[in-house]
Amino acid sequence: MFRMAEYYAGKSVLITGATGFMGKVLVEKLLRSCPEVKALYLLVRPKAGQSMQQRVSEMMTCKLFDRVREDDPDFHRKIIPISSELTQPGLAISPQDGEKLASCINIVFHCAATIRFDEPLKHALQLNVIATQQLLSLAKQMHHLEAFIHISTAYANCNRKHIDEVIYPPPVEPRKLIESLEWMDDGIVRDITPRLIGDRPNTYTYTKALAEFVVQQEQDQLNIAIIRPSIVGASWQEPFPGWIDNFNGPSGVFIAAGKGILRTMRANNDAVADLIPVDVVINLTLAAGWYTAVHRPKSALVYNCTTGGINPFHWGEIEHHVISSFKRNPLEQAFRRPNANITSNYLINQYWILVSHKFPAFIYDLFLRLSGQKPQMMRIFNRLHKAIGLLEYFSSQDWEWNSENLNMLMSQMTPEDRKTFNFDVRQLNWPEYIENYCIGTKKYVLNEDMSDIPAARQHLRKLRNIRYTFNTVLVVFIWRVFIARSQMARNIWYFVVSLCFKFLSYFRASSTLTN
Ligand SMILES: CCCCC/C=C\C/C=C\CCCCCCCC(=O)SCCNC(=O)CCNC(=O)[C@H](O)C(C)(C)COP(=O)(O)OP(=O)(O)OC[C@H]1O[C@@H](n2cnc3c(N)ncnc32)[C@H](O)[C@@H]1OP(=O)(O)O
Ligand SMILES: NC(=O)C1=CN([C@@H]2O[C@H](COP(=O)(O)OP(=O)(O)OC[C@H]3O[C@@H](n4cnc5c(N)ncnc54)[C@H](OP(=O)(O)O)[C@@H]3O)[C@@H](O)[C@H]2O)C=CC1
Repeated sequence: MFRMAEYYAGKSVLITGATGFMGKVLVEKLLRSCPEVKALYLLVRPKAGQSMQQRVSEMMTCKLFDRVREDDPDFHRKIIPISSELTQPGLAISPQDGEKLASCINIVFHCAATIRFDEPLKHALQLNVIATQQLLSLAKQMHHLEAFIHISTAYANCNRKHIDEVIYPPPVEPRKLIESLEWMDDGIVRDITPRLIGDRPNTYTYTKALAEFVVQQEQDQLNIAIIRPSIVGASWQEPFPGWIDNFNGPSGVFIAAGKGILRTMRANNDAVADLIPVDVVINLTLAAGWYTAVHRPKSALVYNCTTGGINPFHWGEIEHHVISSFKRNPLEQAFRRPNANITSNYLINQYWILVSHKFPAFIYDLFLRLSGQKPQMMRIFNRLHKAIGLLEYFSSQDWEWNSENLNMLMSQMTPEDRKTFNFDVRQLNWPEYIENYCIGTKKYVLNEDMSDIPAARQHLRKLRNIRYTFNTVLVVFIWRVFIARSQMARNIWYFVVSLCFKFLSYFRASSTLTN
């Protein structure tokens, strides 16, 4: 059977979204596991005062590329940045670059997208749908194109409970929507967005569904595959466990819990947490690229890239492992000791928000004000509430994804390829993965040093002592204010104490008898 690395040898690959979370892992894996790949053309825009060249050079200095750098210190010679702003006509690619791409590209991986849940519809449509259309047009001009791989999301059809590996009819004909929105000002679009997105939770999932349809339209002219990852998390194994570089999806929630800020969130303890490690998604993506190019399926194949149906893990379990992991490996300068409760009950959640979020934030801000500093905690909590409010939809319910195409793909690979491009999540040990994920957020997102862990533990002990002191003062205060002043409260108090005493005596007596 054909080996994947051999297939990629001598190939020129075009990647969009290479500066993003998944794009970077894709670039790294291609360079490391397919060392004979000819060139990687990256569509990159200048941003935040940096030219696209500077951005790519900086990206290659990232720790993620350490293993590649070890194998081949000169690896950057294979990376060719192409200036492109995907929201512009023609993707703002110069005619010379366009010609170069048309003459040499063999495989396209389209990762770029806006993944914000609160993106205005016009912008989400521009980037996720119109840019995809434009990229497909460019792909059709490529003389040696063998495969076009589009990264979608498993939640593109989250208005369904069971999701097969098919492209469902779009909620609206994309062309009609694009034409209608063209003449509307932003205010009108904002007003009608909830009606348009209907039973989807945000513009992201809505526009990703439209993009799948747009891609499908070209299946007669191009060899296409669509990858649908669920909630992409830190790497499982490659290039090293726990690599993550952003706050998206659950990562921000984990960090907020580790810092002791997030204490409550609406989620269903028993719902499947469909997390998928980023290296698994990338291995599947590369395998799909190889299979699409070599086997040329008659129509676009969709690969649901999920864990729930294969190796399920639940939000309640995630919560337990995240909290215990952050107790073992604390984050620096935690606000409180990590301890979070997830509940599907709206009222209970509101109660805990008041008691465990707003009250401590108020006290802390008061302390800051009194010591002449700027209050900040309430602002942080307001941002956190906005973010978790947008995530709750995904953590409160279950979906079932079919993964027949994924299994078929695995069966087509050689045993060596299955090892090198591993996407078999049956082998994933969740507690170990979550531990590495939490350590990864500490090391790579927050840039904290592991050698500071003893000091961070000491800080947690200090926080625990503050809590004990606070609770003791509170009990004494309640005693003084209520119990000492009311006969009825005193009677209840004596009754409760004598009941506890009786229980204790009973247990002591029965344990003496059994001994
Ligand atoms: C211990 C208990 C654990 C229990 C676990 C229970 C539940 C798990 C929770 C979630 C799981 C559901 C995940 C669903 C994912 C669906 C899968 C997808 O298809 S994909 C893509 C996922 N997309 C996202 O995750 C994007 C979401 N983010 C946004 O839409 C926006 O960032 C925003 C949340 C609306 C915030 O927008 P705002 O303009 O206010 O801020 P910025 O984006 O500019 O960011 C400001 C600042 O905050 C950091 N940030 C971003 N997101 C988060 C977050 N979720 N939590 C904490 N902090 C976050 C961001 O990096 C910026 O930082 P800085 O200023 O330093 O750059
Ligand atoms: N992260 C997740 O949990 C999941 C992601 N996905 C899908 O995976 C893909 C990659 O996601 P992820 O890596 O997490 O996303 P990121 O937000 O990390 O990366 C997005 C990429 O798109 C690029 N991009 C955005 N706007 C433009 C533009 N106007 N012109 C040029 N490039 C642009 C960004 O470039 P720049 O650096 O210049 O901003 C960046 O490289 C997306 O298609 C997403 O829908 C699917 C399921 C889950």
